[in-house]
Amino acid sequence: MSGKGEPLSAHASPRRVVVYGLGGTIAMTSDNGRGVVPALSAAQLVEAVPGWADAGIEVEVVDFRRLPSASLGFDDLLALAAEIRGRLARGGVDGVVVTQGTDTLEEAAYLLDLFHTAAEPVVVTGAMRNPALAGADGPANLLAAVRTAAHPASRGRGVLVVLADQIHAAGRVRKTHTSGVCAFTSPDSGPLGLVAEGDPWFLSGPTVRFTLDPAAVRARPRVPLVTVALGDDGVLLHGLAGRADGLVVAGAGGGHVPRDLVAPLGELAGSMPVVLASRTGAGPVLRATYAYPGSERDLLERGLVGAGLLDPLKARVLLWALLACGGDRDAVVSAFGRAGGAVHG
Ligand SMILES: NC(=O)C[C@H](N)C(=O)O
Repeated sequence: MSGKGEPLSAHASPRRVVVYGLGGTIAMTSDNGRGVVPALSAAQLVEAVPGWADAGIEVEVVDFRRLPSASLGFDDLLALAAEIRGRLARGGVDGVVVTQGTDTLEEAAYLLDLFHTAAEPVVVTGAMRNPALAGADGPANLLAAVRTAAHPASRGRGVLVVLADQIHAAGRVRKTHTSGVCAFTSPDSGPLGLVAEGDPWFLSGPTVRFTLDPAAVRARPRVPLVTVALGDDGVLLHGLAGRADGLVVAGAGGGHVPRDLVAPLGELAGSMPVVLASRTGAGPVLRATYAYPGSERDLLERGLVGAGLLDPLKARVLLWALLACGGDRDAVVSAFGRAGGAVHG
């Protein structure tokens, strides 16, 4: 049974996986002793991995971008999503791997997930240690990602994130450490599974996902993310009306803001969708516990939309995608009701 770590060798081979390289630490080399920059091609990353011979997988490579992930943009990722759709439609591919920088991997993977409707898995990976360091994790992560993408048990699960032999859902994973090799965690759900002896072992069935029609994308909205802080006077909110198409607020605790921010946020919510998330790092935005000015209840009554379990970065990606597809406030409310609470059914 394919969900229980069944060896890939038990399935018809060779399997075929396409690897798209976007850059990041996994592809970095030294720049004259001044630190590392993304310079390696996707083909070089694949060549550096020991163990292909045992994997029984044919790998096709596409050098898509060579950027640090903080410099990737929505257009890069929409272009990648279109390229992946086109390649899968041509057939003969069992799965796709994307290698990229880890800094924005949690956002990129979720954006790809929102527009990925095919059954073939897309597995996003990267590295925390560059190839020149002792114990570089890139080759192991790439091999685990390719083997996960090739495996039939990964079908129908949307976009997965594989690092440090853990498999995460794109809608739940976060980068929670600046430097450690176990930097990726899914604080609310835990990982979906793990990779052992080269094969994926899933701990649960396919997750319930929220997807959008990529053909509907017609705009490039501007969606800032504002994190509130102690003593915040709301200076970042001034002048946003007319300059932004939507806003995500990362509130304190269960979704709370200083009382001085209540009026400006309520006003903004009258002219654009304003989504309320939590800056804590785990747990849902509350809905009904507190009633003071600036509480979640107060803000939701003033028209803000709760992000549910989506963290601020993912809430921003979802809001961006909805507005890019021409969604109105009702579409935003409905989508956050589903995506914010239903990734795991
Ligand atoms: N580990 C990494 O990949 C970090 C790198 N700065 C990037 O995101 O491109």
